[in-house]
Amino acid sequence: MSDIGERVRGGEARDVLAVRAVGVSKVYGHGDNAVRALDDVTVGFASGQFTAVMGPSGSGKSTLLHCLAGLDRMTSGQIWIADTELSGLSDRRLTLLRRERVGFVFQAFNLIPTLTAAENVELPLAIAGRRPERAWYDRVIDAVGLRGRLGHRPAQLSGGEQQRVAGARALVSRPTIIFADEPTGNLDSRSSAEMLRFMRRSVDEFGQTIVMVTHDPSAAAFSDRVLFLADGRVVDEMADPTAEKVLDLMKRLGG
Ligand SMILES: Nc1ncnc2c1ncn2[C@@H]1O[C@H](COP(=O)(O)OP(=O)(O)OP(=O)(O)O)[C@@H](O)[C@H]1O
Repeated sequence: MSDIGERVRGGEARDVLAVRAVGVSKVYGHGDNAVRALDDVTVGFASGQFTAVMGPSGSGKSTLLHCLAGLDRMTSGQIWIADTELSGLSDRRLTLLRRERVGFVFQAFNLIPTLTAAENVELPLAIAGRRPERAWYDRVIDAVGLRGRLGHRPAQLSGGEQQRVAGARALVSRPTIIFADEPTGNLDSRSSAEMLRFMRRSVDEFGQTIVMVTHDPSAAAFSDRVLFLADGRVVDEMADPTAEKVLDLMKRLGG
């Protein structure tokens, strides 16, 4: 078992890990058509850390993110978000947990076109019957650099601005963890850099925990740690990545 396996399984892990997965497998389909998208994955995500998940197409990155976030059910294993274990939850409890604890940023920005930027940011809280805490809301809006755009609808915003609205929407409810699935995949390099700086800042200044799937070594370089997946398994990890080191490891892993 790896060090991380021991740490994740150990009791003290609960205090430092925002989210942990132990022995998680996910099989799609049955019989001859079965695909083992995740194969006995044990991994932990420390509070206040920014993790990038990389690996070749089909290696299981999105499946891992969806299982960790409670968007998809694992076939076997256990996942904890803070101290709540997901596999035992009903669909309703899982939905509530996601609403309370998890933020999402997707490649397609997933904003509501008829709502303003401000209304989009406040929507998850409104659904949960909560109001934004004003001082925190102001800090998030300033961090994301959208103060002058709050009354605009998504169609009146650039792709980069729309994604930062999505980032603010994820952050404003102070979730235990934010999952970002290729958040810069639809952005030009300047907007990507702005989004990544915003994510970095939310980790450094607000202590946010973020897990981001990316194919881009220069995006991964904004993280604290990179996990490498292949064939549904975690095959390597790197602390304090640079784009060059990530690219080197990708070449060595044959990704
Ligand atoms: N709903 C599904 N039904 C059947 N097979 C699926 C489903 N979703 C994913 N898979 C399969 O599971 C494996 C892992 O897919 P996943 O999307 O997690 O990979 P990925 O690393 O995110 O890939 P990409 O980089 O191309 O997005 C692949 O073989 C994929 O075809």
